[in-house]
Amino acid sequence: MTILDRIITEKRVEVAQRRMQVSEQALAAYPLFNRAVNSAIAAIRATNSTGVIAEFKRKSPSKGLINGTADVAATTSGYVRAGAACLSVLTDEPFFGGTPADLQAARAANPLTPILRKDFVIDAYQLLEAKAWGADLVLLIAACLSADEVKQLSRFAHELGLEVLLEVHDAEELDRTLCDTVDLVGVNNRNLKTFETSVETSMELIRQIPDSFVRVTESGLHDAQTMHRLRMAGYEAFLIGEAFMKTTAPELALATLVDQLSKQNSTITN
Ligand SMILES: O=P(O)(O)OC[C@@H](O)[C@@H](O)c1c[nH]c2ccccc12
Repeated sequence: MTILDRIITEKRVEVAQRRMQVSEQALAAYPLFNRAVNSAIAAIRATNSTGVIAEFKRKSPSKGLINGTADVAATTSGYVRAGAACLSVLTDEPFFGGTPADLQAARAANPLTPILRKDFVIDAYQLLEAKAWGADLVLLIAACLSADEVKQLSRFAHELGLEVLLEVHDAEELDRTLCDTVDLVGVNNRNLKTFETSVETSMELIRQIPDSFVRVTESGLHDAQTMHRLRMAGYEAFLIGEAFMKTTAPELALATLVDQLSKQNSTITN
């Protein structure tokens, strides 16, 4: 059984339990449920956007504990000050140490920034939760969904006004699941079976993703030179967690990277 299989098996139990505790009607009555969402597409494509989607992640199955002390409101608002175009907040507790309260705190601290609910979405109920807790954008992972599920979940997300990031790791997943009801396509550089990351995964897949989608490169990113190379290849956004979270001042790590990125850009164009 792969780690992804284990996560999904537990997730089904978790979602069933939560559905019994909080009805769909109750979620729809949350104060944030009817708000206007912040568009991640618009934020990423804005002039002067860094394209960085900065992630709040305490731990992961591949790295174990990354940061056990960071405060979610302080860290995410620091990310925004340092130039993050969007935020990503893990809400999976057993494997990533995230909570719904993390997402809600990030929302309250950053009213104008698009926020991704980072979790393993397998059920429409989780999209209602995402909206109620304050997310603007949801992740659908091709490796754990059928083409039909991607279509149905992304349609429902759109009905709720949420944008959709479809995550793929190889050409098979891309061919099988890409549809016009997703907005962003993320290539995960991390192989979820071996946990190894290679940016060549992103370099290889870019040609097969139409540029009508916002193309995102995910995981294992930490240096401006590599990011510049990925940007030149067509990536508009970079999903980065560990490189920031493993430091004592995640927002400073992002500010430094943004500074190096701007130097990369000017070195090449001059
Ligand atoms: O911490 P990293 O290597 O910068 O990676 C961030 C993000 O891409 C990673 O957390 C991630 C990508 N896809 C996921 C799916 C579920 C949980 C986590 C992830």
